[in-house]
Amino acid sequence: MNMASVNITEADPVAVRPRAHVTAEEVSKVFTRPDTGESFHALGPVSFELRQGEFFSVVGPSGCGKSTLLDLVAGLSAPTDGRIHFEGNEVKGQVPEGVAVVFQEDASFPWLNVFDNAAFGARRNGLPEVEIKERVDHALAFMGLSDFAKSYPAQLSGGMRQRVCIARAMVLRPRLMLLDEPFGALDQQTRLLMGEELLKLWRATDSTVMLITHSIDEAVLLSDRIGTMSARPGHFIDILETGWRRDRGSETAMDPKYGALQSRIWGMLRNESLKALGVGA
Ligand SMILES: Nc1ncnc2c1ncn2[C@@H]1O[C@H](COP(=O)(O)OP(=O)(O)OP(=O)(O)O)[C@@H](O)[C@H]1O
Repeated sequence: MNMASVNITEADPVAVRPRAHVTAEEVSKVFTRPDTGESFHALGPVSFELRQGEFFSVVGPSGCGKSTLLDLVAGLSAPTDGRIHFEGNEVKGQVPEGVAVVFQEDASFPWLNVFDNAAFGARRNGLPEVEIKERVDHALAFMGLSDFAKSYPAQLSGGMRQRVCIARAMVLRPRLMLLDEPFGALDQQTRLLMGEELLKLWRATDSTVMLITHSIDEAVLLSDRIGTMSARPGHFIDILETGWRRDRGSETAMDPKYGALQSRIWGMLRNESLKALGVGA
């Protein structure tokens, strides 16, 4: 199939529509280096929206500010300029109720068993123990971990430990899930399977998902929209709609549009990565 004939819809990165779940307006982050006191412009200004219930992935060259952006949306850090809103309320200073974050590094607590790891956030939020048990049992069953409820992280594989972290987020019944390269430390097969689990979870919960990933394949397979960022200080240079059905699976890789989306994103990412490496496109 001729790639040029494949229709890829371009989305407007700045328009704020009524069904926006998260909006970021002209957001930037400047860090002050503690050693030298120098300012370091890490991100933006960047404007975008996350639509209610969509699966949105972010790709971009190394160091462009992807994790910084996710931290800002999560309320883990405050923007230097601009504003972020979640469900109409400005995000500042703390993770809003209804938001869960999953990081790349194994964030399971080695001294807690799988059940207690999954229950951790819900207990901290003061949910009644009966409800916690019901939610944790459901999350562990969903993640295929029911038989390991009494196991400790050291007895699990890396993929299982990451499933525990996703189960912990799931127990919070988040309306927005923010995932920072959650499968980056896993082997390719486990990574693919975890992507499928994440899609199932997204469908089952109706939550909005923002996924930071280094994998173009992962972004194209999983997402409704894919935002490609420029070299640092990052902003979105392109936001694409994949047009996949909600009940998609690995068969999307066979769709002729799959290759077109991959090549388009790689073309942009290559240029930006060369800029980031300082070698020019
Ligand atoms: N707390 C901080 N203080 C100073 N600089 C920081 C801080 N956090 C991040 N940076 C810098 O900001 C830039 C963006 O970092 P960030 O981790 O957001 O990039 P990234 O796109 O997620 O990178 P990667 O793809 O390599 O994980 C980097 O140059 C990083 O060194």
